Amino acid sequence: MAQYQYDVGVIGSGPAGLAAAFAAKALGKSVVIIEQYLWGGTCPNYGCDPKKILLSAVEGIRRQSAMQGRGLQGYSKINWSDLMTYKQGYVDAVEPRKVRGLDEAGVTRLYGHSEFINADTMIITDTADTVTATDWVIAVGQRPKKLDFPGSELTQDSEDFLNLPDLPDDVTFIGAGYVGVEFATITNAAGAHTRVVTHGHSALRDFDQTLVKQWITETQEAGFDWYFDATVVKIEQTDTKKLLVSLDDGTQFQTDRVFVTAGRVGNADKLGLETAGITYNEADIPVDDYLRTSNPHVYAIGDVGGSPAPKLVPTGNYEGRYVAQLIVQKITDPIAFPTMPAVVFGSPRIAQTGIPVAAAEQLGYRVTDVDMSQVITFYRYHDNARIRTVLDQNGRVVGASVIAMEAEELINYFVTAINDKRTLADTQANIYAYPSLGSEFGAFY
Ligand SMILES: Cc1cc2nc3c(=O)[nH]c(=O)nc-3n(C[C@H](O)[C@H](O)[C@H](O)COP(=O)(O)OP(=O)(O)OC[C@H]3O[C@@H](n4cnc5c(N)ncnc54)[C@H](O)[C@@H]3O)c2cc1C
Ligand SMILES: NC(=O)c1ccc[n+]([C@@H]2O[C@H](COP(=O)([O-])OP(=O)(O)OC[C@H]3O[C@@H](n4cnc5c(N)ncnc54)[C@H](O)[C@@H]3O)[C@@H](O)[C@H]2O)c1
Repeated sequence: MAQYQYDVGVIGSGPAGLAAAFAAKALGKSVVIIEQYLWGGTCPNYGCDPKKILLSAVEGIRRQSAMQGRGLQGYSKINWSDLMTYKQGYVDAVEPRKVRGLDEAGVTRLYGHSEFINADTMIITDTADTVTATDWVIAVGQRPKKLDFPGSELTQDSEDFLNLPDLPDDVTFIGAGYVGVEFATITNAAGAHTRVVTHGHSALRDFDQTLVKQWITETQEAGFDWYFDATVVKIEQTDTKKLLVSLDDGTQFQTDRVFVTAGRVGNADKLGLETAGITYNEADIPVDDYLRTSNPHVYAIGDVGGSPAPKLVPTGNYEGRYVAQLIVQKITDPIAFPTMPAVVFGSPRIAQTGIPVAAAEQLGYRVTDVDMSQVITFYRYHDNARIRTVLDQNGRVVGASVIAMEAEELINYFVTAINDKRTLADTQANIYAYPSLGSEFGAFY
């Protein structure tokens, strides 16, 4: 039963916790970081990165099919088992790399589930070691939401999906947010019959619905089966090892696997926060403009932090660095977020940043809507790209929505334009390589 004392204690080693720990250490503090599962957290182990590897095969298939009859003949097939081995090779290297990085930086690592026993001390429940810190940074992230209905124990979650050993013939996702549509994109391209059951009559509710509509049409053409305005109310195992799924509207179908992709809940409920005088809710821990919880020496950042920023990796990185600088009093201002991009890695992708198109009219802003499909960079892959840009009264770019195969790259040009307060004409201040996404961005209006 050891007792430790540090300047800064960080709970959770995902992108947010690591950013805070490295930054606080570099700024001269003694730092301890506690992790209960995989070093590196969700993103590199069972989130963004493994998903993006699976999507690499999808990109290959997508480009091939776009070129059929346009000079390319014949299709490749995704070999699921090889793809999973490739993905696992990346994931297996994550933990040793994170551990080495922390050790080299001189950040103390402790392993195990931790909970507050008073306002400034945590206990690691497995070892009963206690850790006291002057300032605590909570970065424990979120976990997949579970649904409760008869047979819900037969469902699986996003981590199960990213470790799926074999590709089933028929797969169902409950929920059409980021996770559901990205995973459905993967199973569809890999050759599984793919179904998505979701509340509401559309998908990706926070994205530009004009582009989402175009995207849904493309997925229907690719073979997705959509069940809108619906939810699953029962799942039964059949004699043939299939799952019989019943929806609330009476529809029934048989499938091999059902994944719940219906959102995420915060890990704040397992931290003994009541003991430390910290309030929380199902999603996250409310914070003020300095990312302080209701206990001023305890900060909450990343997915479990209640700041208004989207729950994405760049947010955790940014908030982690901010909190470290605040703790050493290198900065004293409240946090201010630059414009942030959000990308759904479907096929094609949808991305957006800044003021959403839906809010433009109310604010008196102008929206340009440009079909880019005939422009060389998009035409060559038969990519039905479209860019919708929001301009303020001075003609400055304040928002953009994009659908394109490489939307995640294209949107970054808009991020820069917005942060630099540029008008569309100002975008020609830079000369980009031609032909490329950059040159199309600089010339599209
Ligand atoms: C399938 C999927 C795909 C995603 N794709 C993207 C993407 O493409 N781009 C993007 O920007 N974001 C993506 N995200 C979101 C991204 O993964 C998160 O925003 C990010 O990981 C949040 O970082 P974090 O540090 O706040 O939390 P996490 O990465 O979740 O890390 C929290 C850590 O805290 C640990 N922990 C929890 N409780 C305790 C405790 N009591 N004691 C000790 N340790 C504890 C956990 O084990 C975990 O390691 C994706 C998420 C998922 C699920
Ligand atoms: N590309 C990325 O950046 C990326 C990728 C994956 C995840 N993420 C992060 O993970 C978070 C969680 O993503 P998510 O897709 O799990 O959640 P989400 O909140 O984005 O979407 C949940 C979906 O499930 C539906 N739903 C909820 N309950 C349902 C029910 N009982 N029956 C049917 N449908 C139901 C909702 O209507 C919605 O469509 C995101 O908000 C984001 O922060 C980001």
